Amino acid sequence: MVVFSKFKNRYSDMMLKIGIVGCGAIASFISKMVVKKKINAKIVAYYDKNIHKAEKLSKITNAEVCSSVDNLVEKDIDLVVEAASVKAVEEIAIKALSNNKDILIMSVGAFVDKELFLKLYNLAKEKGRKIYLPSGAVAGIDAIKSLALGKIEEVILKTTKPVEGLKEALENKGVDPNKIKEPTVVFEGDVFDAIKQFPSNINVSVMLSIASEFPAKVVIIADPKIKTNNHEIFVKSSIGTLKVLVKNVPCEENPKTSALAAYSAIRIIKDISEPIEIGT
Ligand SMILES: NC(=O)C1=CN([C@@H]2O[C@H](COP(=O)(O)OP(=O)(O)OC[C@H]3O[C@@H](n4cnc5c(N)ncnc54)[C@H](O)[C@@H]3O)[C@@H](O)[C@H]2O)C=CC1
Ligand SMILES: O=C([O-])CC(=O)C(=O)O
Repeated sequence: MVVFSKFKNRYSDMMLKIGIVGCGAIASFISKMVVKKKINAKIVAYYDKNIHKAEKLSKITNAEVCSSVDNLVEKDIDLVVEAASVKAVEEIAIKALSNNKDILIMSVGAFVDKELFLKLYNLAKEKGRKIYLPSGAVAGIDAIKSLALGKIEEVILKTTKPVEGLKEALENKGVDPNKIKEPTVVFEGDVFDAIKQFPSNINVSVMLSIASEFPAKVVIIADPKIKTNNHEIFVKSSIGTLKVLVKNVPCEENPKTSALAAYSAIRIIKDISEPIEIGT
């Protein structure tokens, strides 16, 4: 709504300084939105274990390329964005929070480890910093958080992705993706095994479990015919039931990742720097 966006812009005067760790598909989306001035933020620094990826984004935003996570968290930054991998979360988050930075975590799958969750929770509390977990590639997190205030009885996630997006994880499981000629269930189990076997594909299952405070049942289907990453969510609770389906366009740079995931990070960054919060 034009009138409303004008109203909001009058108040959005806080320029958020960002450092990004992991310069792949999501970082690339964020960088382009910053350059287009769609969000009131400035990217100050990048770090990627592959320096060429950081250099590529630095050409777009002129941000500094750092030599390590330590180097990045020492910069004048308000928010560190983790867009690297589940394995990388612990180091990045601890260093960011210890250096008094807020952190936005994309690889939410790391929080399947309860000890890590508590460690970061306590560190953020001690330092007076925030950990932001975007809804990522799914919808309905707002309502699910509210449903969790009642009694949750069941949480199910059915994810269907093109075979291409699941290729790496399938190969790691010893499954030949080229042999999949029709929709095939490639995983059925709990959230803990799901993220272990598909660490770059099913962060959303951990997000759902955190939001609902209930371990999700997960089904993953590889479909050679579809073009979108589909996530169907079912939550049953004493407050009501919820069914949500999203059909996401995958990122060109990384077909495992849905564009919605990147936009959800961008949306959080935008919300942080504005005085009004919309939704739950
Ligand atoms: N929460 C959600 O809904 C979603 C989460 N994700 C997760 O977000 C993360 C980023 O996604 P994309 O940008 O699509 O990945 P990507 O694979 O396109 O880029 C990741 C980048 O991080 C770098 N990297 C990996 N480990 C690193 C480390 N330890 N230190 C520094 N750099 C490191 C890689 O070199 C690569 O350039 C992934 O973990 C992905 O699984 C992706 C989609 C949805
Ligand atoms: O982007 C998606 O559709 C979901 C995804 O990769 C993840 O949750 O890790």
